[in-house]
Amino acid sequence: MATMIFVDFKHCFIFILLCIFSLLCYFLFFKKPKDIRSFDLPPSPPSLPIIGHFHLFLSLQIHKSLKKLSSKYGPFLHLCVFNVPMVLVSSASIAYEIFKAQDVNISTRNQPTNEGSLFLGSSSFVNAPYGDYWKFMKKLTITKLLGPQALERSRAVRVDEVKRFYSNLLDKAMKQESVEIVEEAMKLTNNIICKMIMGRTCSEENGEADKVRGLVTESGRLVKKFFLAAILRKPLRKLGISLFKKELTGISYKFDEVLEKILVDYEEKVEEHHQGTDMMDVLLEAYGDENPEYKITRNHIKSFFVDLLIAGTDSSTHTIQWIMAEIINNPNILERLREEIDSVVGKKKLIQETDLLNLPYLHAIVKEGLRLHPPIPFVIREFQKGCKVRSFYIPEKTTLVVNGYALMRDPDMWEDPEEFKPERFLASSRSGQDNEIREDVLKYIPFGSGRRGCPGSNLAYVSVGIAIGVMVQCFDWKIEGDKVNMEEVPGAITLTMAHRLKCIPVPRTLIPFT
Ligand code: HEM
Repeated sequence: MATMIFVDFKHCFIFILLCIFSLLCYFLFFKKPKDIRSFDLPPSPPSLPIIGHFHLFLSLQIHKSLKKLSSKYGPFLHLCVFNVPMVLVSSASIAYEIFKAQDVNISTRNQPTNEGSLFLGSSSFVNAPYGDYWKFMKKLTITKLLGPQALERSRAVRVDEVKRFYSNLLDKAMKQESVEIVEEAMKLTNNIICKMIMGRTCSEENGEADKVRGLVTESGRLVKKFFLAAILRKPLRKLGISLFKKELTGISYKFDEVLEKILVDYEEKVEEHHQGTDMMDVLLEAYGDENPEYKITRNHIKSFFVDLLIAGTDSSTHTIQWIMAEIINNPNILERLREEIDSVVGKKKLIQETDLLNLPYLHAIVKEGLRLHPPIPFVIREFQKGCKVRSFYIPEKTTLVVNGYALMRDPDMWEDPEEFKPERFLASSRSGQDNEIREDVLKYIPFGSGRRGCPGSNLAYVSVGIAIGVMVQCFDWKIEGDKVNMEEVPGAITLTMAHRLKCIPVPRTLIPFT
């Protein structure tokens, strides 16, 4: 009798545990948010039990598979990953409506964060919710660092780096060595950003520069995997799982080591170079201020530098590589660009940043490169409040995914969308379309849009434009085989070339150094 009671009790206990577990699963994965059940949501493609549309995000080239999905089911879709609601936008007109009417509502990313980490942590600017901290830093970023006037003030800082870029290429050319474009481009963009934010480049002598570039590359690789983490963040958060925690903490620790040293060095020599103009000066002043507009911490400063190093370096570097590959594969474009540079700049002086304004074809090439190969193909945000878009209701906390890749290759918006045709961005080919409807603006979104759009777009146009300008003005480029292989890295969320572009520079004009 006693044994029977014991067995029943055991079964009962297991039964209760099962019930609790099932309930937990139901609330985590199946229960739809209240809003979703009673409103007209955008159309939804067929889904699978339990996982919903999760399988659609497992493709090796998510930007392409989501583009295909939109071609089949429409440009405005409602998806569910487990029980996490999401809308996928693949048309310029819907993106325009959302950014126009809901800009503040979608100005938070709500990406997964790793508490205390400098990289994608709670002090990050890129990850910060739309609020006082973000507004304070955005104002500083535009007025002191990345806005048009700030860029004009820091122009001299970039001149030396462009010369150094040319001299490194020339050195390789003289030795008839091949160049990995990504490597040289990374040195240029990284040095420019370091100098602009910290007043100096990282030292090549003591390995500091290599360390920072290595960390940026490592972080870039991690960011590539981040899309899934962003999509799955809510169920994972409920289960207490933090993806990539170990990697994030490791990278953050290494960044902290380098940046803390740079900060301390800077503070020690502050009297020497203090002019109050450098971004570092401005941030240290805000940090030490007893009565600041917003009280920032030391972690905010370091985290902000990590954000800028990662957001600014990797994307510009890969853009330079894609564009060079397109130029090498299209000799007519190379010739036309060269003619433009020779006629505006000449062959005796190195192209300067100030020449860029007079080189519309070069600018069109950069724009076209970003259209076909946007390094960040998605804009990911979150609707903070429920709202109506067209005749549909979007519940609060719905993730917004705008597929920029699809928008920028939309055959309804672009002629020959798969072709590399810089002419499309020249004013002369746009005549007759000047009264373009405003929503057309959002058919081109390599830098995102709205108040959370990229604040570095002006700097990116300058760095990419000048790098391409130098390479085309000063060298011919020999590659192995006839054409550069343009395959994309599979499984990556940022668009990068699967095979690094390696080529030998042959000096075309020898520009004297001044
Ligand atoms: C070719 C180069 C670049 C591309 C394609 C690019 C693209 C983007 C995109 C798509 C976003 C997200 C925008 C959105 O959510 O609407 C972004 C955000 C951001 N980018 Fe860039 N970017 C580039 C260069 C830079 C540079 C040079 C910097 C600064 C040094 C920079 C700093 C940032 C920052 C700080 C954010 C976050 C802004 C915020 O959350 O308010 N980017 N970028």
